[in-house]
Amino acid sequence: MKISVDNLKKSFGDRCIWSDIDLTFTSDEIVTIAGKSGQGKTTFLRCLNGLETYDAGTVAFDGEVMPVGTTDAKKIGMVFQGYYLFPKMTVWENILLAPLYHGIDRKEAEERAERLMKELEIYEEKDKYPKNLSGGQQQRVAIVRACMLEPEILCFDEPTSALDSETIDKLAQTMGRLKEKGMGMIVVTHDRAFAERISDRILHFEEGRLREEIVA
Ligand SMILES: Nc1ncnc2c1ncn2[C@@H]1O[C@H](COP(=O)(O)OP(=O)(O)OP(=O)(O)O)[C@@H](O)[C@H]1O
Repeated sequence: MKISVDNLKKSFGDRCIWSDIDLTFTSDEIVTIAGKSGQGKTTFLRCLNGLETYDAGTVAFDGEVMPVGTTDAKKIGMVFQGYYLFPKMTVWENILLAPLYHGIDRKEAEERAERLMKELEIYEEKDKYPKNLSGGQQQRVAIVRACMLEPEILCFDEPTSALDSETIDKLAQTMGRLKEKGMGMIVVTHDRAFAERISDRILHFEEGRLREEIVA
């Protein structure tokens, strides 16, 4: 799977956030995006996921140009910085909501949920409510939930910001396993050490442009 971004431009009102963004992402790599606060990194992920409109340019999934503000949940997914778990649903209900909504057979969805939750060591928490989980556990639930539709590329917004170093280590291992299974990732992060550890490529937003650095 390939995401091609061509000449993308985004403004809020009169203010141009970034422009002339040209690049591709593939499902066999982990790409991190760095850059100072307010450079438009989150906005960029939201544009790729159909959650935000843009002013010019195109986003294509495997050559198919996506209408602005739309997405394909089988191709791309997102783990949000605040996780956004539904507070009145158990972990299990949070995880099954999207696949059932998308018409996946319940038995198949439950099997997939169990497998992913065991892999991320969160299965024992399945009947708890999000507020009774630690930050790292909530994040793993959010990752499982985002993986349930098996997107080919998963985006993460600041995944390490609320985690201690041991949990960051586990997250890096999880990402490595997801990559081995053929999932690509686009990761916005301020954490340079984490970026260097997980990335095939590092991109920087700087003054409205996105430039690339090659990881040795
Ligand atoms: N809905 C919106 N309406 C108006 N301005 C917005 C909106 N969303 C974001 N912005 C502005 O766009 C700019 C980029 O925001 P964004 O959150 O994408 O940056 P970021 O690089 O992810 O920042 P951070 O690292 O602090 O999370 C900021 O100046 C922000 O205030």
